[in-house]
Amino acid sequence: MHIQVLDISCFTCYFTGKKPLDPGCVLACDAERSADRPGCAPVDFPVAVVLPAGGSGERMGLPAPKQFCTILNRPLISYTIQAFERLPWIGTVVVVVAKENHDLMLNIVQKFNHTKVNVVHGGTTRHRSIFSGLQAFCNTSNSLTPKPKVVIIHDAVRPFVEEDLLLKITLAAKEQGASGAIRPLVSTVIATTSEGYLDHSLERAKYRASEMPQGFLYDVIFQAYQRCSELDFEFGSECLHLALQYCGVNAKLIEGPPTLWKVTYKRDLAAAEAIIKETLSMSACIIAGAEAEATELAKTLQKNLNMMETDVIPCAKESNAGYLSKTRNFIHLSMTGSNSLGVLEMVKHFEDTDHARLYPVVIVWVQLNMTKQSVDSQKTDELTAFRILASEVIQGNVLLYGIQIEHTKVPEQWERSVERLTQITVALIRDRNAALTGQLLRV
Ligand SMILES: Nc1ccn([C@@H]2O[C@H](COP(=O)(O)OP(=O)(O)OP(=O)(O)O)[C@@H](O)[C@H]2O)c(=O)n1
Ligand SMILES: O=P(O)(O)OC[C@@H](O)[C@@H](O)[C@@H](O)CO
Repeated sequence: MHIQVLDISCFTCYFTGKKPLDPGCVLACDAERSADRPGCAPVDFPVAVVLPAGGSGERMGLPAPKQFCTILNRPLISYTIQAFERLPWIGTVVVVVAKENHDLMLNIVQKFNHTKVNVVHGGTTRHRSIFSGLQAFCNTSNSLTPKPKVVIIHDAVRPFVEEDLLLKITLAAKEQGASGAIRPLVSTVIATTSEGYLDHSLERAKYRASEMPQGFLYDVIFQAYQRCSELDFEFGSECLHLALQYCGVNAKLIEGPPTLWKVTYKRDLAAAEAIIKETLSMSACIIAGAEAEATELAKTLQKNLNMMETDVIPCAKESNAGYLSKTRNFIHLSMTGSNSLGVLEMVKHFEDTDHARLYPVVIVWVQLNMTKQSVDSQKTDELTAFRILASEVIQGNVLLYGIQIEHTKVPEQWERSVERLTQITVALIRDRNAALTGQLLRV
């Protein structure tokens, strides 16, 4: 059974347990996007995106604006950009940043190979930034930002957005002129008196939280921004309202999954990191090698790793490239004292395929000690060589961990050792902590 990797943007699948149509919860092929898919016609018109990212993130309370806070060494905004860039029917992604963050944003675009991005400068409020982003499409001489039929507006700090919802929002915007994602309210909305007392409460069932993404016929939203007031620019927070107020276009509302939330406070960043790590940890590939004892250990490990979708392959040769590209967690089994050729082969494959650019790849090198010699006698130079190797591969975003396990013929003891090995392996994969790389742990 092959690995199905729930890529970081596959949170609906993650939350609903739905098997992803394809890694990253993108639809499997154009046929899936075709008219015969219920509620979905092909996207045969130009679609562009505006990601407002010009805020300062005051409520996050960190030195850097929250869109540039990193998760697994990657800025939050890069996850959001990738959620759009990976879709073939999405054209230009205009990212709107504060002037002082222009170069920082260009560095992110270059480092994470965001090929669809055009960076423009924002304004003092979110509406001003969005309008600035929309104006980028007016410069017809700039082939980078051809005017779209539909434009999706999405907060840069909402990294978890699925293709399904984007398709619905886009097609509804094309038909209705405007569309927006909504979620049920969690708390009741109340009105207060000027003295700070309760005036009245709203009937929660009649209201929804307005989320992102939102979609618009480009001409509708651009005209709305051209007509709106200074008060709108200064104090408004709802693009759907502008389309209704200034263009008479009533948005189609579409309920989205729970993953649409906006990263606003520190807790949101912690939650986002936890979800990304959990999702990256749902699969693994065990490279068993040739020795019979290692193959036996691989089978027991696979059985113990029942919370993951795993594969066992004999080696990381090019012939197994299909397996290597379907997960970012690798458990490499070998005998103590063996060389690092297997690890180096994998690392080269990841470099050649850019597999570790967006997400750190984990290699847990399990060394099976069949000798009667205690591992304490491990030669210092072997430990040093391992540490040096780990410090080299981490430059390519590969996290190399080591675990030594002593073989025993006592069944209960061996079972306990392998259970312990499983627990440590899962913890290393889940946490992806760079501080533990190059360490040779012992079971
Ligand atoms: N002048 C602004 C203000 C906000 N935004 C963007 O609009 C999105 C949603 O706004 P919000 O969550 O309020 O972000 P901040 O304004 O940065 O947060 P805070 O209110 O806590 O300062 C964010 O991606 C933010 O970067 C923007 O592009 N330009
Ligand atoms: O108000 P903030 O700037 O924190 O965030 C913007 C949100 O209001 C906005 O993203 C949605 O409510 C949809 O309009």
